[in-house]
Amino acid sequence: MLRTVASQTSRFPFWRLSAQYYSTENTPGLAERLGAGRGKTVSERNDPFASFLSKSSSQGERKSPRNENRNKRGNGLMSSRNNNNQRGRQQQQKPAEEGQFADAEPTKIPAIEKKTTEAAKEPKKDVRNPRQDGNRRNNNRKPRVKHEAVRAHRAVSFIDKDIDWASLDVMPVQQVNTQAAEGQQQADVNEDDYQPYLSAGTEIKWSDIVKGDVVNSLIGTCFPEQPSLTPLQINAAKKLFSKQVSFIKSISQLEQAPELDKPEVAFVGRSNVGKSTLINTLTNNSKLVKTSSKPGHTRLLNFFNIGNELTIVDMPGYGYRSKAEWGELILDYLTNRRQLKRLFLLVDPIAGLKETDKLLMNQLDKQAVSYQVILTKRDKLSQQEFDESRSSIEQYLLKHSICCFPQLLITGKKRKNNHEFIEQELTRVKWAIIYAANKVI
Ligand SMILES: Nc1nc2c(ncn2[C@@H]2O[C@H](COP(=O)(O)OP(=O)(O)OP(=O)(O)O)[C@@H](O)[C@H]2O)c(=O)[nH]1
Ligand SMILES: [Mg+2]
Repeated sequence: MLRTVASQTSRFPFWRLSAQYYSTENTPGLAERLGAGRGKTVSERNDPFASFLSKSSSQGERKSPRNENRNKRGNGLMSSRNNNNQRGRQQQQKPAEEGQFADAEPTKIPAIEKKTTEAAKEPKKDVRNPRQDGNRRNNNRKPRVKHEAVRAHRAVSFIDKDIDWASLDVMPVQQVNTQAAEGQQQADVNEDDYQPYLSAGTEIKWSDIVKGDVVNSLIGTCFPEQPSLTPLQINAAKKLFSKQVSFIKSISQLEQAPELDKPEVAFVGRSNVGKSTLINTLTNNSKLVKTSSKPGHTRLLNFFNIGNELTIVDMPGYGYRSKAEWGELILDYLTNRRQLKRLFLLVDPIAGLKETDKLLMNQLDKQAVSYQVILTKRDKLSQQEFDESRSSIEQYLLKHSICCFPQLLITGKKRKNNHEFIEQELTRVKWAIIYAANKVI
């Protein structure tokens, strides 16, 4: 994801694509944006999360990067989500439904968590009347400073971990511009084309060593050949995931999230993509999380303790049969959860990247959330179908994503003909989780 521009310039004209990345022209229709996969058309009410994301994203994009309001708003997500009216409306959504906590094994819910579930069922106060309880100010609105702190923290840890510093051949941005112009004989490259791209880099707080123009020359994505895992890495992956796994807690609001000191990774993606199944497969426990062929099954954030060393979080899916409050919860978590080390974004290669995935990626880039794409359901596609889908997803990520980790991972159900391959890919996923959690041996 972050690498030298020297080798990028010959491969990808990213200086032009960056402008496209921020372009709001040719916005696809809502049905296309919410697309529920093969041939289905979904109305807006079926995917409130998509429209929520879409709104926050387009608010962030519509303004010129040079607009002087830019600094005030920080990014689209924060400005829209800090809007008191909107937040008020969101918070008046129904309280957690009965049975929502059945996502994970009910017997494993510790007594202390039940209190929280009771609390979640309590009717919410009317946020339109902030003075209702003893004239106390309404403190539903999150302080903005918290967002900034988490974002800075992420940016720094992202830089520290994901760049192979030894391979960098840093080039000042002026030189990049010259090379770009030389590479484009028709040179319709102008200064403005760079601006959004550069802003994406400077909007977040980079560590001192990569400040200034340097950072602009570093951003890019690539998908190098996957190196084989070493025996040591394979061992570490297997060892950690054979340790005891336990359910910690389910939450419907971020305020209920457990205060843990372990590194955390989370699984996000469209409904039915296979998030919960992957957690069961990794932990070799088919009963840990309930799964279903019906989309929209997981309705809460579920936290799991892996060997007392890291936390894995299963999320509700977005897209078909999702609910607005799930979108709120997911974005709240992604924005504010300090423990989050990497997000794993699951994509079904049969459906490919949907507009909601793209909108989410856009937000992740803005929030400096390091994420890695996992292609699921490999067993359902032939080699050719899979290669085609993978290639188009890679092309999109190369052009558009900043915080995407430069290796795609693969999962699928084990069949007779793919047993060894899937086993190997699952070990890669395990290793990626360990690496992301900084449990490098
Ligand atoms: N063939 C195949 N089916 C899979 C795979 N992963 C998941 N599934 C199936 O896809 C369906 C959905 O899986 P879930 O794990 O519940 O999906 P999810 O992303 O958690 O869905 P929500 O909780 O609704 O957001 C289930 O019927 C799974 O058996 C896979 O790799 N291959
Ligand atoms: Mg699920």
